[in-house]
Amino acid sequence: MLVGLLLRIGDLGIEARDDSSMRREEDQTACYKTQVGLGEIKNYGMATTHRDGDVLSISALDSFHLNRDKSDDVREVPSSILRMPLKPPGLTQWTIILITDFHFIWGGKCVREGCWHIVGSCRLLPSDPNRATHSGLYGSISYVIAVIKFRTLVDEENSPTSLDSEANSCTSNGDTHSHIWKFYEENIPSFRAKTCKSISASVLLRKLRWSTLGLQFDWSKRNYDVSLPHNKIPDELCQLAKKLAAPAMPMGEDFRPEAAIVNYFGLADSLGGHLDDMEADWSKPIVSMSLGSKAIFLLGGKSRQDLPVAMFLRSGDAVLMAGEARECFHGVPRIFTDKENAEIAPLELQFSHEDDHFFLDYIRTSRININIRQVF
Ligand SMILES: O=C(O)CCC(=O)C(=O)O
Ligand SMILES: [Fe+2]
Repeated sequence: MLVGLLLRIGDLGIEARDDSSMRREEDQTACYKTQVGLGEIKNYGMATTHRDGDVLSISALDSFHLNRDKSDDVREVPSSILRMPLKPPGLTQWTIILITDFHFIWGGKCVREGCWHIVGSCRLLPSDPNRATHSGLYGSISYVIAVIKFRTLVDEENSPTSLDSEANSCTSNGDTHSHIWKFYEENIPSFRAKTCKSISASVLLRKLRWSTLGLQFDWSKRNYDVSLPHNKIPDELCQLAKKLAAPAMPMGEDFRPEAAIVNYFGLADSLGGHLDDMEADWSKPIVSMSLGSKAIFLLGGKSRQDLPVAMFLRSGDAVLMAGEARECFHGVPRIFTDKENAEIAPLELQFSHEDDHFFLDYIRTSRININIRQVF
């Protein structure tokens, strides 16, 4: 279910409480803690319960992932998981693990590409005509990032003083707002600081919660509105999505990336269990890519009562929900934004250039998910 997706992020409390297996697992994984010791990750606390049968419970998360790149070692992997060293065409370093029609694609070695997509997700993807959280209020985020050296954004409309030439202006015409925002160096003249509403670029970026690419999704009507102005999804993203989707395409035809939603998760954000049911053709997979901080992903069944499977998603990992899995509830109850567990060290090495520090600071406590869909 697409509608309310963003409300669900960081705002699970607004949903009516239910007692389904999905909800119980969400509550458990939200409390999941890890402890590093003896070269191994152990879990403890509320989420250590083993379950009957071969459902991968939260307690199996670590062993599943510790062994995931040794394709011959299946000792600790529950039998519901079929480990396959399968490589999508053109992607030499990726391993796929299948749970029926659910593909887990390990992206551990794709650090450079990951950084590239993080920068794009912050700078390019939320820009006009793509709709994003910011569109109505502040205008295109690309402007914010482009002038990042001017650290503070000031709402000139509310300022009694006239515009001055030192600042860069940014006009935004949303449906209900018309603002002129201007960027200033860190030290705004004190007379202005008292009278203007101001916001720093990093705070502004933190307010970015979603953006939509390609065909634009109308949250109020719960459908894709083909009449809204839109660009094609950027080519690099399209090509990657096609490669990732290839193993799940019925009859080997091409996946057509027509729409995508980018979700930006900050501290304590989560995404409640849901179905993505707004696309006309469910026979096509959803390609979902994780960037930044580690998260727990829950894959449930076709009913909320089915026990979900839990797994970690780290930066660069992707999942493919195809066939039966396309109809399964799923969610992200937990992201890890603390230094020990976010597991973004490879990104830190890659983001070493001074110009990258802004993005590094952001991604240290954030996760970005890009999910790409064929709508028709
Ligand atoms: O963040 C994720 O990994 C999943 C996102 C998702 O399921 C969605 O946006 O529909
Ligand atoms: Fe989803």
